[in-house]
Amino acid sequence: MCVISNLVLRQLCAGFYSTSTAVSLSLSLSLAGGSMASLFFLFLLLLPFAILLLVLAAIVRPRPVRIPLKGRHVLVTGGSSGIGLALALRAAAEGARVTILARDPSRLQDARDAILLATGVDVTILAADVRDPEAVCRALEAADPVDVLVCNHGVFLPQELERQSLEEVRFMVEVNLMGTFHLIKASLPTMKQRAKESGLPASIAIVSSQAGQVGIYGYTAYSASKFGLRGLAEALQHEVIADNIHITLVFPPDTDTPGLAEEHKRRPEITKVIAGSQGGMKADDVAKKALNGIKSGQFVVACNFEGYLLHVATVGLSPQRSYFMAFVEILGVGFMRFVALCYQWSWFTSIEKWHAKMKSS
Ligand SMILES: NC(=O)C1=CN([C@@H]2O[C@H](COP(=O)(O)OP(=O)(O)OC[C@H]3O[C@@H](n4cnc5c(N)ncnc54)[C@H](OP(=O)(O)O)[C@@H]3O)[C@@H](O)[C@H]2O)C=CC1
Ligand SMILES: CCCCCCCCCCCCCCCC(=O)[C@@H](N)CO
Repeated sequence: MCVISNLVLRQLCAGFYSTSTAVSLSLSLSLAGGSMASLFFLFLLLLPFAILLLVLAAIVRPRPVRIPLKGRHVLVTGGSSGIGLALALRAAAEGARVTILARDPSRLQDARDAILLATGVDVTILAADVRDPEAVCRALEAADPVDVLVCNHGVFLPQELERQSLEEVRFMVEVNLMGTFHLIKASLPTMKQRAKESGLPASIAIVSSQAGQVGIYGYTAYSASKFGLRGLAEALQHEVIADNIHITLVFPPDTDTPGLAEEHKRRPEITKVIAGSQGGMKADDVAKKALNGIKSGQFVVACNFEGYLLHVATVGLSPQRSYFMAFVEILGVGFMRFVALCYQWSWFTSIEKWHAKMKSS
């Protein structure tokens, strides 16, 4: 699906260029009638795009980077289940030394056994609750210095704010947002030192959600906790770039995991309609996207076709290392605003219809 969406986007771009080329050709042929003249018109038409690409190649920051995984220490939080487990497994298969962190020791042990069976790699397990800063510090002190920190832990309890208890709101904000602060604060000093000593780039990856790019019915608290991660990531990238640390933000759609199975038991009807409209991704496909994004230092990792649309629609002032992606963003932003308004139209229509149905029954 991700490959297809990638292809579709490329096709769209290619289509755009071939159409503009064809238009320019026919125009110039009919106007000038000569091949030299038509070539000249074609040149004039493409010149602004070429200049834009050149300017972007000169100005995009941070500069492109490759982050090696082989032999390096990757710590994955929430590594005992779902996306985190798939990430840990892939990192181990790629030759990284892997540590997984979560609360429940028996689930951690099961994950360790599963990774050993699948890859022959024995991962280290750390039991800690990310809500507790001291416990996080203790756990990290017991582990080797980290080269790649993947903050993937997360909890999601969808419900309308009016019906949701403040305890649940606080729970999501404390695990998803504060937990990430605790982990980054605890690992930064040694990460910095290690990146300096080894001369190799380090990475902090944060798993947000598409609900961290757009607010959706039933996700007031969850979306708030995930939107917060974006501000954290953007500002932190400024602060740690000089230490050769690179931030990656992953925005998965619904993904088949034990967590999602639990969520389905309590998802409001409208949340199902909106969030479930794309169909779920496999945890391993999300992990693959995320790991590729980490290795190439991508600031934002979109996981499926809708993810790419969402990325362009919500790109804002995010850093971008690829001048080609920056080019696509510039050409796409206006049109994606229109697509976004179409989505909002359809979502508000569903909500309206649902209210009407509730009233009449
Ligand atoms: N699945 C989906 O549809 C989507 C998920 N995401 C995000 O991806 C991430 C992973 O989700 P998914 O794989 O589905 O989740 P799962 O519920 O399957 O796994 C969550 C993991 O996080 C750990 N965890 C939860 N709370 C804490 C805590 N307080 N301290 C330490 N570890 C904790 C869990 O272990 P334990 O309970 O033992 O602590 C478990 O290992 C989350 O951040 C989620 O928000 C984003 C978009 C979609
Ligand atoms: C401009 C174009 C817009 C394009 C498409 C938009 C589609 C948005 C759907 C958002 C779905 C959010 C799923 C969150 C899943 C999640 O995080 C959990 N399963 C955990 O709760």
